[in-house]
Amino acid sequence: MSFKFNKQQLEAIKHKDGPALVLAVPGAGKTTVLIYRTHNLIKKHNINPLKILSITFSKASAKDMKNRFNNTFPNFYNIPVNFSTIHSFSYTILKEYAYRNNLKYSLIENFKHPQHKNKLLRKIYLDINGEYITEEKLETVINTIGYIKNMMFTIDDFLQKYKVDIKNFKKIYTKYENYKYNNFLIDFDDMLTYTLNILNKDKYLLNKYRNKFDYIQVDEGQDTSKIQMEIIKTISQPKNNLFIVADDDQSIYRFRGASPENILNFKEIYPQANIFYMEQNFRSSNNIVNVCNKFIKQNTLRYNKELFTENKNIRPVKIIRSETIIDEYEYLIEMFKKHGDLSNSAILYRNNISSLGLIEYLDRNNIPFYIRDAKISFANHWVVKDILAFLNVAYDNKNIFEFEKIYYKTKGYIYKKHINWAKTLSYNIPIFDRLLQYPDLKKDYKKQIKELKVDFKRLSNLKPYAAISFIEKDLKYEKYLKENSIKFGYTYDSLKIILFNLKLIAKNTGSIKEFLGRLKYLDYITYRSKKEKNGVTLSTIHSAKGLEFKKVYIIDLIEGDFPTFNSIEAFEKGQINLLEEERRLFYVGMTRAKEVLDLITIDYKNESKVKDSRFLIELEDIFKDELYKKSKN
Ligand SMILES: Nc1ncnc2c1ncn2[C@@H]1O[C@H](COP(=O)(O)OP(=O)(O)OP(=O)(O)O)[C@@H](O)[C@H]1O
Repeated sequence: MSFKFNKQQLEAIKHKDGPALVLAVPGAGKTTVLIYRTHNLIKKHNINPLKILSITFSKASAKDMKNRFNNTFPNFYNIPVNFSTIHSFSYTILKEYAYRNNLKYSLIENFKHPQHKNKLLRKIYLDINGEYITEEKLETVINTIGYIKNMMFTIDDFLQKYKVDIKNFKKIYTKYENYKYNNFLIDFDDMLTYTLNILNKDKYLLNKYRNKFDYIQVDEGQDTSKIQMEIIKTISQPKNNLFIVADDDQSIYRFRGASPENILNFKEIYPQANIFYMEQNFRSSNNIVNVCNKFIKQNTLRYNKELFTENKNIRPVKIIRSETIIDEYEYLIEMFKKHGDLSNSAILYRNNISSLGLIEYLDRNNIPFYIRDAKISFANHWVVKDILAFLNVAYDNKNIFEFEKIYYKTKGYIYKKHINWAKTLSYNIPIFDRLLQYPDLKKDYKKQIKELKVDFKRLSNLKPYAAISFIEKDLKYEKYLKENSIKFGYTYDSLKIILFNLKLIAKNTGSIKEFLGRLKYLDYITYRSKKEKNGVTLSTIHSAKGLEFKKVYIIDLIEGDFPTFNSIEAFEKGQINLLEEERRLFYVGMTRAKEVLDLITIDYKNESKVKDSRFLIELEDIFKDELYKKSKN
């Protein structure tokens, strides 16, 4: 495959020595240019491939880029071209340093590690705050620590500038850092801080790695953080053969410390740098390019670029309004059944949770899929585990250990003392009968326990869907979630959606046994889907960065989800950064499409009426005639 490159692309590909920045729009061929330039350096300038280091954003993109290189230049298949992430590159240096100094660091990012980062932070949080940390708060803690390290802040500098909504954050941060330091443990962020320190103090390693690479290339430069950029700059000196491709409009990791300022200040850092602008999009139809160009211009914190294409109009961008989520799935399934083309199609979403019900529906309709970032284990979610505990008690009314998980999440005021007491009685007696024997029980209390006994008996006779609804409403589990979600750091909505998806799955099963089997199976196919080559791609937009598909369907486009409530709230208080990041994310999603782009919204989520994403409303305003609107109802 060979292209007719445009002038800007050719200049960038031919660039050999000295610093250069390619600032470009989506689909302008940034990655393509990187691949061809690598080839050019090797073929035309006889550069040893081992002397070229290409840094990509993630492992997946390193792999994608290697594949793209191999497919474009099959004759180079055996040539060791080095595509690496900044983390794995840093880790090599760190390991070498450790070896030379007889040190042994242990990486705590693998879930199997006995002191896995999450586990450690959970414990530290509990020790300091005397309460368990929720998943959402844990994510905030991890992101904030990452942000501090990536932006090269000290904890005090950081706290002077920003507010964190975590009790005793400074103590947690300090304890975590000290613990790791004293025990030779490192996380991903430490890989970067340690590496930069090593390069600053170990002249041998500094010179070794400076000599090892003559040419350094960076893809997705807009998402490199301050510390990553420092490492890259340090290694590329004094030759400064540094070639970076970037698009500030696609910067979507600022919350984790990505800082496109590095890129935007490139000329100040390297006054001799060549800057190449590439504004022609080769990927998408004219319809899609027009929509995307006008959409991104609403952001203010950006380099003004003009996205254009010479590609033809193919099909207007569509806005699809579905009433319920099931209508949304059915629309997608209808498209796939009618048009096939699965491996050229992608369903993209803002939040991973959107994939749950989708997987159920695609599988039921025999539509193969590939999940790019299959992180969620649905069956392991604590709400799902609660529901399973309710069912287990219904089926085995002597199982006090399961009841112990939920007694305070249902009706009837049962306390720990009752449970402890019941545990002292024979395990052959049903739990509720044991509870009824508690000394001096009041009449009302007895009545409640008797009622619970009847309810659990009733539960054991219900079909899966009715059983979950019964737990939710009659056994008051919904009330429990509603009253406690905020305390645990969740929105009620985010928990209700788990129940909603669970019911969606339950609806299609006839017995509890079948339902439980189905949950396990869905986890299994989620995991297995990584190997699926011919399926439709399911991905968060974050993970779809850099990819392209003939057909893209972006789903669940509702206000509060996309853009998020947080970003809307901040915007209403006059802070535009978060909302602008949401817009960039939306833009990254739309610009993945070559020919077909459907933006899909729903009227009801979790059985409640929801509003369309403001981005859709805005698009409708800008493109009154150009968009194709379809309402299913
Ligand atoms: N000169 C060209 N002529 C035709 N097609 C091209 C040309 N340059 C690149 N392309 C094609 O355009 C598409 C986009 O290229 P590429 O993925 O390299 O862009 P990108 O700038 O890295 O995109 P993004 O930043 O949006 O991920 C690819 O399908 C690529 O093969």
